[in-house]
Amino acid sequence: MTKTLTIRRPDDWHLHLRDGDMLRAVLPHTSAHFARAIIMPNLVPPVVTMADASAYRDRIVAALPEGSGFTPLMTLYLTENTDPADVAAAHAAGLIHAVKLYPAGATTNSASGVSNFDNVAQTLEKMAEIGLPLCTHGEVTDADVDIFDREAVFIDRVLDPIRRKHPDLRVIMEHITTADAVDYVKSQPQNLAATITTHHLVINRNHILAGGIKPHYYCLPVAKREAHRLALRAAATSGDARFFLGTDSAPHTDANKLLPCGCAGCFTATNTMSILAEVFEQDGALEHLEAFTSRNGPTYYRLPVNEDTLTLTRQAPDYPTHIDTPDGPVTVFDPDMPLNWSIS
Ligand SMILES: NC(=O)N[C@@H](CC(=O)O)C(=O)O
Ligand SMILES: [Zn+2]
Ligand SMILES: [Zn+2]
Repeated sequence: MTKTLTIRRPDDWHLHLRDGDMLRAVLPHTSAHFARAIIMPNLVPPVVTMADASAYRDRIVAALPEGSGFTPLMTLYLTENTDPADVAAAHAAGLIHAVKLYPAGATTNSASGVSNFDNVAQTLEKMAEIGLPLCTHGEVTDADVDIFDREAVFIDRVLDPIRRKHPDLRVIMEHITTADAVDYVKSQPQNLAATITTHHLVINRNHILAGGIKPHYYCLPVAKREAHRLALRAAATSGDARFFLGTDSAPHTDANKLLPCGCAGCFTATNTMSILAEVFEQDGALEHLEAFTSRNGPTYYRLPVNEDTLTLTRQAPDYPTHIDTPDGPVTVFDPDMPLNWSIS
């Protein structure tokens, strides 16, 4: 008999859906497997106000496949002009579930992000008061800091000072890539959690740079050396409630990836659950897959877990190498290993 695994339906706590044609092309890949997702606000222009988030949510819902029960969980993009009262109103209305901090210039569409962290102190104070989480893209942007060190330096220079200034602020370090981040999360007894992507559990920096440059493995924060990947794997597969899935599935067309200055981001929405089952099985931790994908996230976000389930079957999955969009093909993340779990 074919082996199966049934878990509570997963959620994705960090997802890029973009807008327009791209939104319509990628959304069904997430809504097929996931009940909810935290929707990243880095559109052009970004989602900065309650009105922006409400309009974006309506566009996402309108793009859902017929009969889908998927719920987008909206976020606001923090700028130095963010109005704390608007954030509080969007939270009170049940519209937003987090605010996203992008250091200006750190990643895709982060130009409107924060340069002077003192200028967002009032918003952070309000968020601490109302219990609204802050999601961080945790990298400094200083030209003199090596790109492989930018996450660790962010913890020391930016994140830890913010958390000392606002001890009640609930923070989620997004898409962590280092043992330093794992250790920092573990060292903090409260108000701190982290998301881990599918791809950072699978690739290290050799995948990007050894044997020819592979733009489809380039994302931010950039994958680090093997010891860091192993630390992420240990954290994700441990069942520790402070670590949960945020795929950071970030579609860019091949034309925009395969350039002299190509975009950062891996598109993993299509095969994430198959890859994660493989990873957890390899590490002898299939019993913790549900915690990582379906329980730890809602617990930290103070939302109910999904009652619905997802069943995985132990047989090789069939997934496309790329998806077609009106803007051009988007390559699906290649885990560079055979996969043995498909979604029933
Ligand atoms: N992760 C990425 O490499 N890219 C993301 C932005 C982000 O999450 O930093 C994107 O929007 O394309
Ligand atoms: Zn990011
Ligand atoms: Zn992202």
